[in-house]
Amino acid sequence: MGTAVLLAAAGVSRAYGERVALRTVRLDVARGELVALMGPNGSGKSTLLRIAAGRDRPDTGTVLLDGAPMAENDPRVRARVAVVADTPSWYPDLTVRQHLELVAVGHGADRGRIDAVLRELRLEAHGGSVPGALSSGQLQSLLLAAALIRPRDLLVLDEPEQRLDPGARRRLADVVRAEGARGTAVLYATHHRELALAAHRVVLMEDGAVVADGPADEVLAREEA
Ligand SMILES: Nc1ncnc2c1ncn2[C@@H]1O[C@H](COP(=O)(O)OP(=O)(O)OP(=O)(O)O)[C@@H](O)[C@H]1O
Repeated sequence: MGTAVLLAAAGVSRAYGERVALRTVRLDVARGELVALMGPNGSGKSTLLRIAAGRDRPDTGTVLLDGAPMAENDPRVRARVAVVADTPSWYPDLTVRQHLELVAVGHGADRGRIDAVLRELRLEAHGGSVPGALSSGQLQSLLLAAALIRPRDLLVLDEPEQRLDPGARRRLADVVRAEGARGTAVLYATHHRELALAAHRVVLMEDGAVVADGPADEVLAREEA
C-alpha cells in the first residue's frame, strides 16, 4: 500500500466573501508521503490545510480520505488526522505532561510514550511547567508533542517552524522524516527551505492556485533559479 492515496482533494475552491482564497486546487497525498506547501503570504496555504484537515469545507470540489468523502465533523477525521494549527491553544492551568495525558486519554493512546515524546522535543525538563512558564518555542513544541502522542495517519502542520530556534527547527525536520518512516503522511506549510527539503514533494502556491508540484529538490531549485 506504499503508494496508496490517503488524501485526495480535487476541484477545491474557497472564497471569503469577495476574496478568493483557493481556485480549483487539486492535491493528492499518499500514505507516508511528506508534502510541503510553499508560497507567498496569502497564497492560500492555510486555507488548503484547514480543508485538508477537515476543519473547513470547500465551496466546490471534493476531499476524500481513504477514498471516502470527508463528512462534516467526521469521526474518521478526528481519529486519523492530527493538526497543529497556526492559532495555538492550550489550558493555562495544566502542565505540559497533563496536556499530553489529556490528549492520550482522549484518543485512547498509549500514555507510556509521553516521556519519549517529551525527550524528542527537548521538553523533558518542563513536564511539570504550565504554559505560562514556557518560552514561545517551547509552547510550539508542546503543540507538536500533543499531535505526536495521538494516533494519526495524516499530520497537518501550519508553519510549524514559527517561534522555533534553528536547533528546534532541525529537530522538527527530523520529526517530519520520522513520521514518513513510520507511515504517517505529513502535509505542512512552511517558509523554510531547510524544512521543505525534508519533504518528498513541494507544492508551490500562488494566488490560490498550485503553480508547481514535484520533487522537493527540483521545485526548490526551479524557485531559486
Ligand atoms: N477567515 C478569513 N476571512 C477573510 N479572508 C481570509 C480568511 N482567511 C484567509 N483569508 C484570505 O484568503 C487568502 C488566503 O489566505 P491564507 O491564510 O490561506 O494564505 P497563506 O498562504 O496561508 O498565507 P500565510 O503564509 O500568510 O499564512 C488571503 O487573501 C487571506 O487574506
